[in-house]
Amino acid sequence: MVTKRLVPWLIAAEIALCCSVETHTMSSIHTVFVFAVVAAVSVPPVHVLEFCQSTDPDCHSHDTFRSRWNKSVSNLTQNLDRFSISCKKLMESFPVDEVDGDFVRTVKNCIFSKSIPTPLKGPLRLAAVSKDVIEGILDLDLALTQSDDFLGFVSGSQLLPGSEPLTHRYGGHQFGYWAGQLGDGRAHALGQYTNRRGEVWELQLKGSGKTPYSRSGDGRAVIRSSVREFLCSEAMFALGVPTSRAATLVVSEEPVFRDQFYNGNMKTERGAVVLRLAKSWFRIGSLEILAKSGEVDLLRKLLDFVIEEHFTSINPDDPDKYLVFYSTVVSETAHLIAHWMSVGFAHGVCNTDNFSLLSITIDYGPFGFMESYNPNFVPNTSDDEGRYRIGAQADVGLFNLEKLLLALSPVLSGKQQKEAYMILKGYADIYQERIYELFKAKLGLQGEEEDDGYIIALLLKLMEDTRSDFTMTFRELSELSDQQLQNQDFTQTWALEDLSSHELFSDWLGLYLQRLSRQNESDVDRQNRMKNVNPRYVLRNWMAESAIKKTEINDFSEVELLHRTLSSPFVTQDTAEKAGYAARPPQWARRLKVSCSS
Ligand SMILES: Nc1ncnc2c1ncn2[C@@H]1O[C@H](COP(=O)(O)OP(=O)(O)OP(=O)(O)O)[C@@H](O)[C@H]1O
Repeated sequence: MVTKRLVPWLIAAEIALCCSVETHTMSSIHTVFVFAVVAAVSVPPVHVLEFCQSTDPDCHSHDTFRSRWNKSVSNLTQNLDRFSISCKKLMESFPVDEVDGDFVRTVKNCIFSKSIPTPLKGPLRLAAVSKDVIEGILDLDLALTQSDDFLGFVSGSQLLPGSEPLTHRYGGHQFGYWAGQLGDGRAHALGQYTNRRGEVWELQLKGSGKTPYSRSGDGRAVIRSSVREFLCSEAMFALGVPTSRAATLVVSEEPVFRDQFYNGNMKTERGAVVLRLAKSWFRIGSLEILAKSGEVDLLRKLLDFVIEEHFTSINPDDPDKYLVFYSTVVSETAHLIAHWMSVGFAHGVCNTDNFSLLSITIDYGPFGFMESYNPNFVPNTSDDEGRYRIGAQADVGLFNLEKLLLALSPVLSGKQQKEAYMILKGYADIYQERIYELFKAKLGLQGEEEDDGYIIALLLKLMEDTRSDFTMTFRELSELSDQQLQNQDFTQTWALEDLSSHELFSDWLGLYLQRLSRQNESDVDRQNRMKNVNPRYVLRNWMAESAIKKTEINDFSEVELLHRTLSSPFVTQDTAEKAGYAARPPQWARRLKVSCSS
C-alpha cells in the first residue's frame, strides 16, 4: 500500500517540476500537475443545431426535419458575389494609417494600417478546407470552394468588391523582454463577416505578403507552418479548447527561404496561405504598445471597443469597467491554460503578442502535444532555456497578465490598480481549481473525496517516471472496464503497458479502483464520460510531419485524413487506426524538431 507519507514528497516534486511557481503571486498553485480535457463533444453541423432544437415539436417528424435540413443547406451562399465582408467598422472606430505602400515603418497614433495582400506565385492549389468553418461560420456552400474566384479570394490574389484589407499595429514582450512594435508582418485582415447567427467573425490571411510591420521578414509563411496552423486550429476546436479557426489552406509555387536544411543543403520551401478566423485578433500586445507610447486616448478607445463588442455583459457606463474587463481576462486566461494542460498542449511561444484578449489560442507556431509525460517538455527547439516549457505555462500566463495590468494602468485610478493587483493574485486559485476539475474528469472521478488530489498526483508521478504517453494513458484508462483494469492485462494498451512497469503501479491502481467502486454508476457510464474528455487522437508532430511531406508534393490526402480524424478526436475511427494515429509513435518521430522558423 502506498503510504501517505509520500504525499508531501510527490507534491513537492510536482511543484518543482510541473508547475514551478516563480513569483510571489503564484505561491498557491500546488496541486496543479493536472492535465485534462474539456468535455468537448464534437459539434454537429450548424443546420442541425439551428433547425432541430430539442424543444421543437416538428423535429419529431422525419419529413419535416428533412425539408428544413434541405432548405437550410440550400440557404448557403452559392455565389461569392453575394458574400459580403468589410473592414468598415474597424476603420470607422479607429484612426487608420493611410500612408501608401508597404515599406516598413514605425506607426504612431493608429491601430491599423492599410495594406494589400501580395499574390503568391501560382499555380495555386487549395490543399485543405474546413467544411465546418465554410458552412457553419461563413454560411458558404461547400461547392463554392471549387471555383477559381474562391481560390483567388482565399489566397489573397483576388479581393472581394469593397474589400479594404488592414494590418494591425501591436507590440509585445517576447521571451520576457519588451520587443517594441511588432504588428501583422505577414497577415491581412480582409474584413468582418456577420453570419446568420449574428456572430461577427474577422477573416484574416496569414502568409499574404509584406506589410508596414514586416520588419526584416518576407511576409510569407511556408507550407510546413501553414499545414500545422490549419490542422491544429481545427483540432483544438474539436477538443473544446477556445481557439482561432482555419477555413482554408492554399499552397503555391513561390519559393520561400528559411533556415531549413536537407542533406546538408539549404532547402527551398514553398509559400502557403491560411484563411483564418477569430471573433477578434486583438492581443495583450495591442494594448501594450499604446500604453508604452503614451497614446492613452487611443488605449481607452481600443478598450471601449473591445468591451462593447466582446464583453457584452460589462456595462459600458460602469466606472469600474476596465477592472471588470481585467478580471474576466485573468480568469479566462487561467481557464485557457488549464485547458491546454488538460490536453497536453504546449503553445511554444507564449509571448504577450500571442496572448489574445479574448483568451483564445492564437498563433500556432512551434507548438507540440506532449507525448511522454514530462513537465519539462519544450516543443520549440529555439527556446533554449525552456522558458515556455509545458509545466511553466501557468507561470507565463501570470507574467503576461501582469504586463496586461501595466498596459491598463494609465486608465485605472490608484485604487483600481490596487484592486487589479488583488485580482491578479487570484489567478493561481482560479487556475488550480479549473485544472483540478479537468483532471478529475479525465479520471472519471465524481464528487469530492479527500484522496482525489493524491490519486491524480501519484498517477502523474508514475507517468513521469515511466515516460508513459500522456494522451493514451488517460484514453486507455477510459477504454478498459474495471475488470480489465483489475486483471492488469495491458497487452493491447501500450501506454498502460509502460505505466504498469512502475513498482507503485499496483498500489495506485488499487486506490483508483476503490475510489471508482464508491461511485454510484455503471462501468459503462464511467467509461463513456471518460471517453468524452480523453481524446484518442491529438496532432502529434510525427503525424503533422508526415502530412506536410505529402503536401509538399501536392498530395493532400493525409492533411484531409488528419483533419477528418482530429475533428472527432474522442471517437475511434477505422481509417485513423489504420494510419497508426493511436499507436505508439514511430521511431523516426524521436528525431523531429520544430523551431520558430516558419
Ligand atoms: N515571414 C515573416 N515576415 C514578416 N513578418 C513576420 C514573419 N514571420 C513573423 N513575422 C512577424 O514577427 C512577429 C512575431 O512572429 P510570430 O511568429 O509570433 O507571429 P505570426 O505567426 O507571424 O503571426 P500571428 O501571431 O498573427 O499568428 C509578428 O509581428 C509577425 O508578424
